[in-house]
Amino acid sequence: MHAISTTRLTKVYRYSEQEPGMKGAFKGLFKPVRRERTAVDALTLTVPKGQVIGLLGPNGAGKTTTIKMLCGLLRPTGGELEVLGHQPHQRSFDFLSRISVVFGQKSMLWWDVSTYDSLLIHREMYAIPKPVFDASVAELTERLDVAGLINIPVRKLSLGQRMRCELVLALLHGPDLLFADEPTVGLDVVAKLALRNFLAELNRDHGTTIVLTSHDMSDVAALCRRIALIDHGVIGFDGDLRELRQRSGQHADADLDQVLAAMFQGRRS
Ligand SMILES: Nc1ncnc2c1ncn2[C@@H]1O[C@H](COP(=O)(O)OP(=O)(O)OP(=O)(O)O)[C@@H](O)[C@H]1O
Repeated sequence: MHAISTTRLTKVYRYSEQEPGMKGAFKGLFKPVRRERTAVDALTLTVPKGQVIGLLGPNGAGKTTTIKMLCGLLRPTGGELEVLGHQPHQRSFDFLSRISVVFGQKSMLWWDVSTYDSLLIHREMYAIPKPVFDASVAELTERLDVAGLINIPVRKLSLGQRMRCELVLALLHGPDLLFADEPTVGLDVVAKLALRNFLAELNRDHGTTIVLTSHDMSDVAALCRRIALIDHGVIGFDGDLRELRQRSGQHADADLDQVLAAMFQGRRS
């Protein structure tokens, strides 16, 4: 059974551009210049349940747009899409209670209150029974080593502490599928390793399917047996790290960043 299945999934953003300055802003009100950008271009991908897949690509490649469509935050412009048997953009309760998303660059926690307060709101949103909630909080805070942090206002936490709290929130309702969009961005080596180990354990112990995007090749190498390279909204490679090295033409012990750079240079030339 597939966790994710897409056929020719496409997203075209439509937006208006305006000239600089007050004159441009005024003109833009009456005569907006319409533009289109194809962020995801006929992307076909299947991900079996329980797999950890890494989506890699340069800035602007279409990774976040893909993830936003897969989790129902954006409606596709074209193509077919099924995630855990659902159409994500319908955002049914069953679908939302089986997925979760963590963004390294955005916080899902309420800034001025403690993590625990955000967890209580989540408990209501997902209708989690009190004993299940208590057990989940106990397990996740222990595994992520944040038991001493969840009663502190989120704005007072360091980035690494906050990311671990973000994961407690994201996993509170026991999702089958986790989208992690650059979860280690800005973290130091120790925090990065702890987060990576946690995600590996989550997949091993709970069979959680994980879709990871990262610019950090060491994250991807440590966690993902399968790597899909996206550029200009198109998958240019889908395979494992060994195949990726071979395809890049780099020698077997080449630095992972060199491997990736070689792949993208090849696509752009
Ligand atoms: N709301 C939007 N309106 C118009 N264009 C957009 C919008 N969001 C993204 N884009 C464009 O779509 C393309 C893909 O963006 P996306 O954020 O999916 O890339 P990404 O691979 O996640 O990049 P990064 O690694 O820099 O986060 C880019 O060219 C971007 O400028």
